[in-house]
Amino acid sequence: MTTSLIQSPTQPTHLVAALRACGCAFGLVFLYSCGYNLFLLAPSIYLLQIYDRVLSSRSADTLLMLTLIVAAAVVVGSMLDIVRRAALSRIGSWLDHRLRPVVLTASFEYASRADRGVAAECYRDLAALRQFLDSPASALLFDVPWAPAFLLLLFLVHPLLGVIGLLSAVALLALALLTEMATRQPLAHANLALSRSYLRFGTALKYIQVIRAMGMQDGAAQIVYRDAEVARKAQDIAMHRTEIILGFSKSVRTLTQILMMGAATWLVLDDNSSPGIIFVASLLLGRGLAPVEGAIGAWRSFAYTRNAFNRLNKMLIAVESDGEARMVPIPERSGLILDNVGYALPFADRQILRGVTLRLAPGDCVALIGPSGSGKSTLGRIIAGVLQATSGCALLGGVDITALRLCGGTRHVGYLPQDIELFGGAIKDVIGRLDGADPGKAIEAAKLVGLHEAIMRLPQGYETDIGEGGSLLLRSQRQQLGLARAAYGNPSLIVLDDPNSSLDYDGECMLFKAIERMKSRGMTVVIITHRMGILPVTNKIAIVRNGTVSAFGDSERIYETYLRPPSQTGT
Ligand SMILES: Nc1ncnc2c1ncn2[C@@H]1O[C@H](COP(=O)(O)OP(=O)(O)OP(=O)(O)O)[C@@H](O)[C@H]1O
Repeated sequence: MTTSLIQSPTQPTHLVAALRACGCAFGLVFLYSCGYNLFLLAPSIYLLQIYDRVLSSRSADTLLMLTLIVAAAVVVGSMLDIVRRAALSRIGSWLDHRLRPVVLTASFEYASRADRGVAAECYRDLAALRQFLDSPASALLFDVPWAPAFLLLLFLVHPLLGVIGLLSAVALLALALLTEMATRQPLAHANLALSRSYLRFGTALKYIQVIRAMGMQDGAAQIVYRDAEVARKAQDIAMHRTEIILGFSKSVRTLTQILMMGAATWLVLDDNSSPGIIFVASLLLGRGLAPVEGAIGAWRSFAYTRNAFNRLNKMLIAVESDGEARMVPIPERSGLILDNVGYALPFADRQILRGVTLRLAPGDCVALIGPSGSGKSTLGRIIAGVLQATSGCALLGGVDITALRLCGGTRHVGYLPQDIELFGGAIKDVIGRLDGADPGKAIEAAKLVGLHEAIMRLPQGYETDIGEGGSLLLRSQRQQLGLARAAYGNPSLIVLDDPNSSLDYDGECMLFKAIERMKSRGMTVVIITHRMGILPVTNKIAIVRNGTVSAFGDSERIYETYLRPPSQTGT
C-alpha cells in the first residue's frame, strides 16, 4: 500500500477530494433522476387524457395508443431508475477503492496517537458510506428536488390543490425534522457504545489464551456485552421514536390524500373541472410527497451516513493536516536530539516525562535504565515516533521524528516494542514490515541480527509462515524476528525496548553482536533495559527516574558513579 497521506493543511481531505472527483458522476445521476421523475408524470397525463379524450370520443384506438405510450414511458422510467442506482453503486465502489488505503493508513495513524476506538469506527464509516450509496436511500436524495416540481404542477391544476399539497409537504417535513431531533442523540450514543463494544471484543480475542487459561471468558463476555447492550437500548429508543413518527406521518399522508381527493371532487362538482383531476391530483400528491415520506423512513440511514462522513472527515483532517514538515529529507546517518522533552497523558494531569534532554551521535548506543514506571518505555515510544512529545521535541537529523514517521520516514527508524506484535505471514514479509518486502533487504536485516543461518535451515526458508501473530514461534524467536524487522532498511535510529527479556544466553550473545554491528554501521541505538548485562555494548547510559533523566554520560563513568553495586566498588 503506497498511498501517501501527504496533504497540505489548506487542501481538502482525501475524502472531500474523492467526493469532488465524483462530481460529474453525481451530475449524471441527477440527469437520470430528472428523466426518471419526468417519466413518473406519465400515469397522471394518461389519466387526464383518458378523461378528456377517450371518454368523450369513446375511441378505442386513442386508448390503445395512449396506453402503449404510457407503458413505454413507464418502462423507460424504470430503466432510468435502474441505471441511476447502478451508477450510485459504481460511485460507491470507486470511492471505496480509492479511499480504503488512505483511510486504513489514517486509521492506523490516528489509533497510534489518539483513540483506537474512533480509528476503528472511522474504518467502518467508509463501509457505511459505501452501503448508503448502494441503498435505495441514496436515490431518494436525487428525488427530493423534484418534490416542489410536482407540487407546482398541483398549483397549475388548481391553486386549492396546490395549497393542500404544500401544507401536506410542510407537515411531513416538520415530521422529518422531528425525527432528526428525536433520534440524533440516541443514534450517536448507540454508535459510540457499539464501537467500544467492537474494540473490547477485538482486545478480548487478542488475549483469548490468557482469558481462557484464567477462566475469564464470562467476565470478558460481560464487558463486551455491557457496551453492546447500551448500544442496543439506544438503537431501540431511536427505532421506536422513528416508528412512532413514521406511523404518524402515514396517517398525515392518508388524511391529506383523502383531503386532496375530496377537494378535487368538489372542484369537479362546483367548477365543472374534468373528473380526471381527482386521480391526477392524487397521483401528483403521491409523487410530490414520496421523497419526503421516504426520507422519514430512511432517516436512520441518512443520520448514520452523515455522522460517518463527519467522523471520517474529522479524522482525516487530524491526520492529514500536519503535512508540511513531512517532505523534509534527512541525511542517511544523523544524530538524535531530545530537547526538553515532556509527556503528559491526554485528558489527565499526570506528567509522565519532563525536561528530558539528550544528544546522541550516529553510532552511539545508549541504555535507558531506571526503576519500573520511571518513564523509560514512554521515552522510547517518543524516540521511535510512536508518541508525540507534549512539550519539547525529539529530532532525528533535525526533523521531528513523529512528522518523519508520518511521511513514510519510518524507514529511518526501527522499533522493537515490549509487546512484539508481528502479525502473521512469511518470514520475509514479517522482517520486511509487510511492505512488499524486498527479499534482498530482508536477508540483509536477518544477517545483521544473526538470524539468516537459522532461517535458511527452515525447510521453506524466508517463505516460512510464522502463523497468525507469530503463534508458531517461541517468544525468544518472536523477539529475534522483531529485532530483524527493526533493523530492516538500514535505519538511522533503532529503539529496542527490553530486547533481551526472553533470550537465553546464546540469544543474548547474538543480540550483543547485532548491536555491535548496528553501531559499526553508524546506527544510533537506544536500548531500554533492566538488565545490567547489556551495558558493555553501550557507550552511553541515561538513568531515568520519576520521568526525567537524572544522569547521562559515558557508560563507564555512569556505571562507576551510580550503578556499580557497593560490594564491587574498587575491585
Ligand atoms: N497510556 C497510559 N495510561 C496510563 N498511564 C500510563 C500510560 N502510559 C504510561 N503510563 C504510566 O506512566 C508511567 C511510566 O510508564 P513506562 O511504561 O514508561 O515506565 P517504564 O519505566 O518503562 O516501566 P517498566 O520498566 O516497568 O516498563 C507509569 O507509571 C505508567 O503507569
